[in-house]
Amino acid sequence: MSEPRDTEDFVRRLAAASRQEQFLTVVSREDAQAAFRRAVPHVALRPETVPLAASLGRVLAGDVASPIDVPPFDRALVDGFALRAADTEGAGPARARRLALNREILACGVAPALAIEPGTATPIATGGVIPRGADAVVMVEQTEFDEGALAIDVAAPVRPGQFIGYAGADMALGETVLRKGLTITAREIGMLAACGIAAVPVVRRPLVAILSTGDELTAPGAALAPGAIYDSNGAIVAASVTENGGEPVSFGIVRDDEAALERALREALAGNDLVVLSGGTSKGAGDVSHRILDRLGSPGILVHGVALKPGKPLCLAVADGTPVVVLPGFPTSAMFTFHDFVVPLVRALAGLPPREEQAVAASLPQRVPSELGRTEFVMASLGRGPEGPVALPLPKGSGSVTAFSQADGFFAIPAARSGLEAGETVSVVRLGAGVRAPDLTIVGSHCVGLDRLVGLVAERGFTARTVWVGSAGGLAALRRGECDLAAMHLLDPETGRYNAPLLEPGMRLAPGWRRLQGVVFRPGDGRFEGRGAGDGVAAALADADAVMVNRNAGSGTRLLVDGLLKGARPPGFWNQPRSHNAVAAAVAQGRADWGVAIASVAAAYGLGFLPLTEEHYDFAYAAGTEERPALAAFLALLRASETAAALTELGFTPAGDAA
Ligand SMILES: Nc1nc2c(c(=O)[nH]1)N[C@H]1C(S)=C(S)[C@@H](COP(=O)(O)OP(=O)(O)OC[C@H]3O[C@@H](n4cnc5c(N)ncnc54)[C@H](O)[C@@H]3O)O[C@H]1N2
Ligand code: MOO
Repeated sequence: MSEPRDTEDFVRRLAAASRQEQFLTVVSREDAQAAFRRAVPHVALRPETVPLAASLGRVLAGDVASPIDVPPFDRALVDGFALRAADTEGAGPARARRLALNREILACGVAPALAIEPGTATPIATGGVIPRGADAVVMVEQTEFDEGALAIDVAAPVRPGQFIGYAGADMALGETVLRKGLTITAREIGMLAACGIAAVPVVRRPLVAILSTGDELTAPGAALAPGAIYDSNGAIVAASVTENGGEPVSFGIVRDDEAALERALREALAGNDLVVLSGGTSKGAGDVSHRILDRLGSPGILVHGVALKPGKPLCLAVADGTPVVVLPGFPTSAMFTFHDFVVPLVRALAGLPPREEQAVAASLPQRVPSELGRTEFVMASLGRGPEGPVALPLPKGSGSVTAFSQADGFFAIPAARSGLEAGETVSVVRLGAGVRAPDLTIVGSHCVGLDRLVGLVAERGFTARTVWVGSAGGLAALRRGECDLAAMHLLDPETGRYNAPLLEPGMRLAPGWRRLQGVVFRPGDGRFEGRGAGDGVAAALADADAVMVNRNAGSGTRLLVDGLLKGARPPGFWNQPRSHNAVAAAVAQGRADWGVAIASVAAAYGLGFLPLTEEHYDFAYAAGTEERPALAAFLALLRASETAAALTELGFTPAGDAA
């Protein structure tokens, strides 16, 4: 922001700009953040006092000074005798000094009545109060007790101050021992208890009302109706609120109904410090949330539309002092904007310092295109390249839940650029503190058999990262040195053999397993039931009502489909999803009548299956890397009988078995 402006005026102008068009008007991310910060004070809420036992995890609202000395008095650090060090001067094995014992025992908690006069000592326990006159303690095992004389002999000189813990040595009266803003852990609770503090001033936790909007949403735990999806935003937003010092107040799922949503919003506004809802903020007919916001209180909508990707439809509003944030419905967009706009506010209200951002410089293995005019944030996983870390952009979009959850971090592409070039260095901001580079990175084609194998590798103590970009993508990543293993099933059209002929110099192949590919159909479909794959497809091609589901060009499965179609383009040909599961789902849901997928997926969806061919799913790696511990463990497991049994159970044929 260039010049200081009147807050209200600024906010009004932005709001007016946002409303200028029929739909959202986009402002820059920086302007949106500035507007939000001006309209909503980012300061800690009022303190409240909680009992010590309830203070765990809370943020201290003020400095704490010790109200007492800890320890509160000079005390003995050993079991022995309190004495005057001067009385032992010159003592030695041949010249023990005799000290008469006072008729008092200074057990813990006993206030001394007798002073130590020269030539005397008093028995004292560890933790006992040092009596007047004493300036040292000698350990019992370094003395000889003369019972008859009620005296001890000390055969070595005692240093003044020896074995005395002085009052206030741990915490002095008035000393600031804990500072404002600190999050109270078990250790701080110990210190507070030692000072005698039973009630602690902490920042009140911001109450964050959370609503998910959408007719398609279903709470986890309930059955999914056709077209419905589970509400993941509600859960992840609530957990993130807790992670950042707030207290989530869940309002659950609200239908796309203006009156119902307005009612829920008014209720949410009533008792909470902040309201976060997700969904219904873009241009759809059911997208009603932003329309209600101007009615709820002043000044209403501040920003609707930010030049940000993901997160363009973000809507920021204030209703009579309470901020309302509408996150885009897409899970990655929702989490990204939540971290960018809401987390700073929740932390500030909770009295927490801004999140510490850890960035890692990494190079880009490939060009990453971007839309000019929007700051684009790309979720990435970090890999090990030949010259240091590489940032692998995750191939999933805003609609994916896993893109945000599995990313190690994200990097930005400035609004003024239409992309970043391969080889450029980006700064990857890490998400989550515990992220570290995995021991093993596997890139390529997905298989549930590999999921099982990775589980076995993890049991051996190695962490693995998997990135599904398809067989050819895996091979390219291996060529660039970005992964340890490329998971692949590529048929070489020239030789008719899988994988091996496609390796490049310096690559080795570890045989994996074979997967049965076949035509999938709904059980009972007379066009397929009881026939061979070729005959079934011929019957389908002869039926103008039969709809197929294809696969993406470049996939191994697509080659099989092409072989079956022999140039035909039946209905459904242009539906070209990228996975076996998508093919099976289309057939199971009746959106298509047939497609090609692997047997294990067909079985999972309860589909009929006409076998076509067995494809080889293998692993390529760079020659010379097989001794790396994680890779060695993987390769050994690949040959283990335990793995073979697990693969067989899943419906695969381990490479060692005869075809
Ligand atoms: N014509 C246009 N369409 C869209 C635009 C646009 O500019 N013009 N923007 C796109 C962008 S960018 C995003 S991001 C999304 C966000 O839209 P909404 O905020 O209105 O979200 P919905 O339409 O309600 O849902 C989008 C998507 O996310 C799923 N969803 C919603 N809530 C949840 C939840 N709580 N948990 C899990 N998933 C959720 C929902 O089912 C949809 O699939 O709009 C684009 N469209
Ligand atoms: O902003 Mo949307 O979040 O680009 O996907």
